[in-house]
Amino acid sequence: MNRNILNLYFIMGSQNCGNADPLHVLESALKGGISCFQFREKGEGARQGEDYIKYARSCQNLCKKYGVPFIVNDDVRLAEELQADGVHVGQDDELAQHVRVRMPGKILGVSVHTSEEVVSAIQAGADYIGVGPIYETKSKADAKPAAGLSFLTKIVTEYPELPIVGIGGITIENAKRVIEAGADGVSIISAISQAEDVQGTVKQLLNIVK
Ligand SMILES: Nc1nc(C(F)(F)F)ncc1COP(=O)(O)OP(=O)(O)O
Ligand SMILES: [Mg+2]
Repeated sequence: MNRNILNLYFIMGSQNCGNADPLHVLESALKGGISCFQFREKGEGARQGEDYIKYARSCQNLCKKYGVPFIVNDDVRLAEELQADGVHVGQDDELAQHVRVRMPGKILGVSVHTSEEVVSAIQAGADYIGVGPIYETKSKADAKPAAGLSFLTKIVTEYPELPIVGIGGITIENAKRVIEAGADGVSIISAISQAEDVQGTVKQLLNIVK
């Protein structure tokens, strides 16, 4: 996997967009130059059933239009059905080694919080790992406490070849520190999806992370 796709990894669900049209938010972020998109439609207000699948396809079509990888969060069946570019699973989702078998040749991301989970993710064949929450996050109700940059720095040092993206409360103000700690990129939800000027915010973030 090309590590650069992690540079500015936008994660969004319709539940993150307030009253804005989520497809308009996504297209603005794509125009701004995000390097990867994760479809994370979950929690209160998330779409269901046919509407969920239709919305996922619309997001995927937009990503195709801009040549940006379309990654599905949690829902491996949807990822298979859409032939997504990849899938992201955490410790409470389907086992990474099973997902690896179900989606050969696709991008597999795994969330990790401990060194043991990093080793398991590598053994499962993960293409990248998500480390966080770095800072306090408002986007994940069941998030673990903010871990800061120490664990990220430790993993970057121990596994320099492993693509790593930081996640959790990352904004224009603190993104640089995450890159300086050695991450290949930053994953962002609210700082982009709730920005006044989505495209402009993405461009500002790109100047910071690249
Ligand atoms: N969705 C994520 N994406 C990343 C990425 F690496 F892509 F930045 N890292 C971490 C998570 C969190 O994944 P998980 O712990 O399963 O919680 P949820 O399914 O609620 O997001
Ligand atoms: Mg998950």
